[in-house]
Amino acid sequence: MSDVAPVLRAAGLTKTYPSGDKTLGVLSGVDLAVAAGETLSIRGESGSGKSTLLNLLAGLDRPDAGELFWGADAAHRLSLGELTARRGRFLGMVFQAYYLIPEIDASANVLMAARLVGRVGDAERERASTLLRRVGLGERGHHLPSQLSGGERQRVAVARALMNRPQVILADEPTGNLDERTGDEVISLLLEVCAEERTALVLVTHNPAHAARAARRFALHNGELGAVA
Ligand SMILES: Nc1ncnc2c1ncn2[C@@H]1O[C@H](COP(=O)(O)OP(=O)(O)OP(=O)(O)O)[C@@H](O)[C@H]1O
Repeated sequence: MSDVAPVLRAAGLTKTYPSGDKTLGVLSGVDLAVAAGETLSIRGESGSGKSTLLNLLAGLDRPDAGELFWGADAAHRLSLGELTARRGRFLGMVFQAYYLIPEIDASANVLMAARLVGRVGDAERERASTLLRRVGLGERGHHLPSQLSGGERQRVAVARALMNRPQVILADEPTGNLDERTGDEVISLLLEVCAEERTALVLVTHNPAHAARAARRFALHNGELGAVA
């Protein structure tokens, strides 16, 4: 971590789920601070709580206890409605399953991020086409997701995640549906564009080689997040 104030900070995040008449402890006091433009990876066995942690950081779910700061904002004090209103500008997300809207083309999918937070004008259209060119899909903006390969769909999702110039991108197994070479290319692209845009990246991955490419590396084990070499 640098001296710069973190763009994303979590302290003591704790999460349990009800499991029959018992309680399943998933996260037991996770601390994390991400600086502007920093890249960070999180590994962990299946079921260790990686997606749970990412969902808490994204404000998609609530911790049982702990604090979450989006920049200087105490996100843990915001309602789910307020979190939704702010999320679209503060962070971008990339998921294993792409989650593109099938009925609209690649360009409209990227622009959807802007549409959700405000009006779409020339500046937004220009940004979307610049991003599509940047991810290597300058000629594919009018193609529907079904007309794109998995790797191309994930590139659209990367462009969409960056559309509103977020402070942070949270990526949950972004290569999980891709073959090895395509996955490597998507990770390279993600790292490059985040560096260019000075967007921090939190990458959850099973892939040790991908995890190793982040500047700081962590693993979740027994509900705790620890630094790894
Ligand atoms: N809504 C829920 N209700 C009850 N249990 C849940 C819920 N969501 C997740 N869990 C449980 O919490 C634990 C952590 O799940 P999570 O999806 O965060 O793990 P993960 O590390 O992302 O796993 P994977 O690598 O397989 O995606 C698992 O045991 C899971 O079954």
